[in-house]
Amino acid sequence: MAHAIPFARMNGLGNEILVADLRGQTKRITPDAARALAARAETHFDQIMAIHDPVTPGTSAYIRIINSDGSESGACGNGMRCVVQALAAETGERDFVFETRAGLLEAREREDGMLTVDMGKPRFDWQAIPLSEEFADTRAIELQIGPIDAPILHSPSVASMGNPHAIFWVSEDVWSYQLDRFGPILEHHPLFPERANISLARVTSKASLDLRTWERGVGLTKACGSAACAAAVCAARTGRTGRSVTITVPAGGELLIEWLDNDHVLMTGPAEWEWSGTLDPETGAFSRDEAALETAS
Ligand SMILES: N[C@@H](CCC[C@H](N)C(=O)O)C(=O)O
Repeated sequence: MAHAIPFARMNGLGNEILVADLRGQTKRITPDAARALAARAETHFDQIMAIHDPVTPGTSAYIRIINSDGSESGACGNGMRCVVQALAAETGERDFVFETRAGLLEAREREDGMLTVDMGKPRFDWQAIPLSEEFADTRAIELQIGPIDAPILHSPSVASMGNPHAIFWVSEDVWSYQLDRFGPILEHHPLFPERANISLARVTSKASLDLRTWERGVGLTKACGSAACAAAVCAARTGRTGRSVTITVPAGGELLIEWLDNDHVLMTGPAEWEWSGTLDPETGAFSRDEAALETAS
């Protein structure tokens, strides 16, 4: 491969992440390369976190977030924890400030190895999400799926965590709904001009909820960090929970979400390295490091 760059295959609670290192060069991962990587079982991913040189002085890096359909997002909580773990292992540092399309965010690796990301302030105004029509109250908007007089899902809360989220509150097990069927319809609903991440949330106590997400530009995933943050703030905002919530995701793990008095949302959880290799950012051709292959065999 002529223009190979290092990358690591990682996951954040099962959310499949490729962390690609493009520091020191001007290359970008093309949408074609992203789709080619997503199409192969070995490198199938939900998001690529592309680490670029810092743009704003004082930041550690600029992170481009690329979905498996080649589109870009302003936020990815699980991917950001993977970036923190990778850079902490490389540099020995624990505290970072990153820039994404959505702005600056602080993140750190804790002494116990857990990763905390300050996901910034949620936005609830309809223009910020964005919605295509005005809603004065975004705690429950008019949107439903299923028969008009007996909807299966209805009245979601909506929020932006740097990316758009709709949270449908359900009373049954989150697995009992056909999210694979409703997810794509709702993601592309005309109410969401930039599409949306669609989640089902079941409140299990004043401090916990179960969450399942259909991700914009991806599909069903095993976890979604920004959806966990959106669900937590919407749950608190509608009086369903307090401001500190443990979220159980489909892979079975947990995220702690804390909505602080200064309006910032902290997300704490694990990340896991799987293997490393190199990839061509223009074509998506890749190879695994030999050491990783030896470990796997
Ligand atoms: N998996 C992510 C969310 C990634 C972005 C999303 N699909 C979008 O397009 O907004 C997370 O952990 O937050």
